[in-house]
Amino acid sequence: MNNNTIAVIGGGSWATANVKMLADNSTPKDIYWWMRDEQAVDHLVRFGHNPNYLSSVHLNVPAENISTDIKQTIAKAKFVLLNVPAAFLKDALKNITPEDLKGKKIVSAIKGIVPDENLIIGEFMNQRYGIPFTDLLVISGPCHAEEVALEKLSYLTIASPDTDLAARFASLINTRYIKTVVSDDIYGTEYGAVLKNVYAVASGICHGLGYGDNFQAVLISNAIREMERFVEAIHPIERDIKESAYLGDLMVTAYSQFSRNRTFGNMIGKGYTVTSAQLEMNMVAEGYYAVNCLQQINKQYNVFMPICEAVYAILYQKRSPRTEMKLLAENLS
Ligand SMILES: NC(=O)c1ccc[n+]([C@@H]2O[C@H](COP(=O)([O-])OP(=O)(O)OC[C@H]3O[C@@H](n4cnc5c(N)ncnc54)[C@H](O)[C@@H]3O)[C@@H](O)[C@H]2O)c1
Ligand SMILES: O=P(O)(O)OC[C@H](O)CO
Repeated sequence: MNNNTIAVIGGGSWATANVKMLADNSTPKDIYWWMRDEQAVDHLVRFGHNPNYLSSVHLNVPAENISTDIKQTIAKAKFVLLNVPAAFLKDALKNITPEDLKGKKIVSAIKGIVPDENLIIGEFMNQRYGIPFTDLLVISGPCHAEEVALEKLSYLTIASPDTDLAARFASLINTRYIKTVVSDDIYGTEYGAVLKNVYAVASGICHGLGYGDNFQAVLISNAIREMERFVEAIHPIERDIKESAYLGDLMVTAYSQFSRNRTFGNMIGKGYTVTSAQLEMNMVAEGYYAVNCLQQINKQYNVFMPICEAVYAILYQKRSPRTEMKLLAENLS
């Protein structure tokens, strides 16, 4: 099998953006693409673009490489790039066995926690499928699929305990508009990405409630300190929380018009219920699922996390967004 063979798993905006980066990168490679939606596959094969996400992007993938058969798609590739929201990962992989993934390099582009298991993707793939940590990679950083579609200059962090492997994968997605940074902090990179989604929900709630830029800046300043406390408790290594994979990702998601999590939070702040906000979006706000998992995980660590707790109280305990944010504001500095 050619070493530069990649199976992209997922049919949403980020999977579509990842396919574009891989296809635009000049290193020869074979891209295989799995998505569950048969109509989307038919449309892609006929017209060369995803009808549901980033539909203006032409995707240069041979028709025979796009499939709804996940087992076959994975069998053909050395790298398996996971890109379905964490809440649906178990379902997407339900027919996949550890044998199917033996010897593969697993790249997670997911920024979420597997519900019920309360595991980040790397841990889940290690525990459920026996993937060694040295075969795990994470793609993260401040990067919205919508800006990839527009070829706006963006930076991605590729993290793996095997930094040579991370560099090798980075060489498959670098383009004129994508720069890459290599890191060995797989835990911090994954947890940082999960947490920033929750902070973006908080940012959206505050915006929906009418708080201004001054307060948002204080919220985000407190959010990065909360993130630092948590990742330090989970995986204490030397890291600079101001790097793009942590602070950069938090900022893009908390301030951007493209952010799913901020949009979701904004609706909650404006008075939508969780269900109605979710129905309104054709996209998934990972922060909604993640805050519930984080609440469970933090029982073990007892980190002071007032922002996560406020978001949890609003989304899962039906507390008033206005009251919770007022209480939170008293805890910020
Ligand atoms: N969109 C981005 O800019 C971006 C950037 C970096 C990372 N990510 C991460 O990529 C992952 C995928 O998110 P996305 O933004 O591509 O998603 P999206 O919101 O664009 O699309 C939703 C995806 O969820 C799938 N889905 C919805 N309901 C489902 C169900 N019941 N069962 C199975 N699948 C279902 C859809 O098919 C689609 O693939 C997330 O972890 C996200 O945090 C996204
Ligand atoms: O900003 P969101 O909520 O759409 O999340 C997308 C990415 O994680 C941004 O890097």
